[in-house]
Amino acid sequence: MSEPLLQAVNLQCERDKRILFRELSFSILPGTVTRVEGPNGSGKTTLLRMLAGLNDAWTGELNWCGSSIANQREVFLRNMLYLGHRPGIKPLLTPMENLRALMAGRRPVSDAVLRQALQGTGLSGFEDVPCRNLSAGQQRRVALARLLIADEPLWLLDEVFTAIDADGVTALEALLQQRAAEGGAVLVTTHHDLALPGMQRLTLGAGGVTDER
Ligand SMILES: Nc1ncnc2c1ncn2[C@@H]1O[C@H](COP(=O)(O)OP(=O)(O)OP(=O)(O)O)[C@@H](O)[C@H]1O
Repeated sequence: MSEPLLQAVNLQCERDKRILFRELSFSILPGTVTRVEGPNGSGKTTLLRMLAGLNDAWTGELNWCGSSIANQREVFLRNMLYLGHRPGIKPLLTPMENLRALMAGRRPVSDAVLRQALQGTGLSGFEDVPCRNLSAGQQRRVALARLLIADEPLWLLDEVFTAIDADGVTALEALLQQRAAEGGAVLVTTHHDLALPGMQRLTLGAGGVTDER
């Protein structure tokens, strides 16, 4: 059995004196898609932000490839891609400029590859239009184009199906499965009815956490 990419041990998170979850432990293996689920306010976004290093209000242990993330933050950040529940793109910039900015500090990518990624998310002809002139779904697709050029083994995706049409949902589901087949790992939150073959579920709830694997 392969070693977990990410391991969480006894995570606890409190917000406004309310415990969102406690004693949350799970392992994320390569080649898996895990849906983080639970009702509104159960802490799905909070958990993903914690894993992405964007929230420090928690206790417990997080390990990357068997060693504490605290001792190898840069390594972890290089190997993880986080897409938040907002598209996170700049409205005054074009899709090309946004995608270039999203790749900044990662690895050099040619404009041809960026254009191909945008075309791959259905944005042919919109590559050089300011994003403020795009629809909500098109703006989301700009952020999703980042996935088409991602080489990070761990993807943390928060509500990325929002505003995406049926064809886009099918394409995104296929992309997640392909990523897992290539040995990557995906944690995804969604209110969309996602049920991929072999998908794991990590369920947060008012009464605590149920790991259904
Ligand atoms: N910035 C914040 N400051 C204080 N508390 C917050 C903040 N953001 C969220 N919370 C609290 O944390 C709880 C969990 O929020 P979170 O966004 O993680 O839930 P969620 O499961 O992703 O919900 P949803 O399904 O509605 O997206 C909320 O009930 C809210 O009260």
